[in-house]
Amino acid sequence: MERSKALSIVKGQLTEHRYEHTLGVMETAIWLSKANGADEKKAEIAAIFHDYAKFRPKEEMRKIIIDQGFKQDLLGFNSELWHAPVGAYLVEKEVGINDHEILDAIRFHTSGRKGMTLLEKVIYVADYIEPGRHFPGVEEVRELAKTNLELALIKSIQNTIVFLMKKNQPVYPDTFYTYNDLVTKRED
Ligand SMILES: Nc1ncnc2c1ncn2[C@@H]1O[C@H](COP(=O)(O)OP(=O)(O)O)[C@@H](O)[C@H]1O
Ligand SMILES: [Fe+2]
Repeated sequence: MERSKALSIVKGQLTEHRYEHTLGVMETAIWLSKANGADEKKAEIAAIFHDYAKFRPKEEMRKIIIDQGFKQDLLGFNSELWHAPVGAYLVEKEVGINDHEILDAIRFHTSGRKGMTLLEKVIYVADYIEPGRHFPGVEEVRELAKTNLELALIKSIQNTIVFLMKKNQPVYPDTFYTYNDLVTKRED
């Protein structure tokens, strides 16, 4: 799909602020793809649609998770996690995108998962560091991403877990599995 068409579709789903964020994720995902040998076109489309379901009503998302048999444990955690798998589902159903690599990059952009693909890593990190993001620790991850996508991903996942824990918030366990998988595979 052409970038302009994809952007016009997603614009109707998002607030102005979230659309600006999406443009930042798109640009960042393209440069991360170039730097790491990922598929630039898939990264562009996954980035454009990653937050497609962000503003869907909670009850609509809950129903999709139940009816489609997605991981039911999601329902016991922050509903902020739901827009990722629901987005993958709706982007296929409503937009007609059926590339599984793109859909998985959308599906896992919030929680991560054990065994993330290169495209999933690109989208996760791009979402974290796009130029519109301003929070403690983001600059360190931006610096890491210039030379090492894997280390940038580990740091962003650590930050997310620590951020939630500092607020005494529950942490969806797949994010721990993602972290353990990434640090176990490393040799240094
Ligand atoms: N493992 C987790 N458990 C609970 N909440 C999480 C987890 N990982 C991320 N979140 C929360 O989900 C929210 C949405 O994350 P994300 O999709 O990455 O960003 P965005 O707000 O740009 O859509 C964030 O508030 C984040 O803190
Ligand atoms: Fe998101």
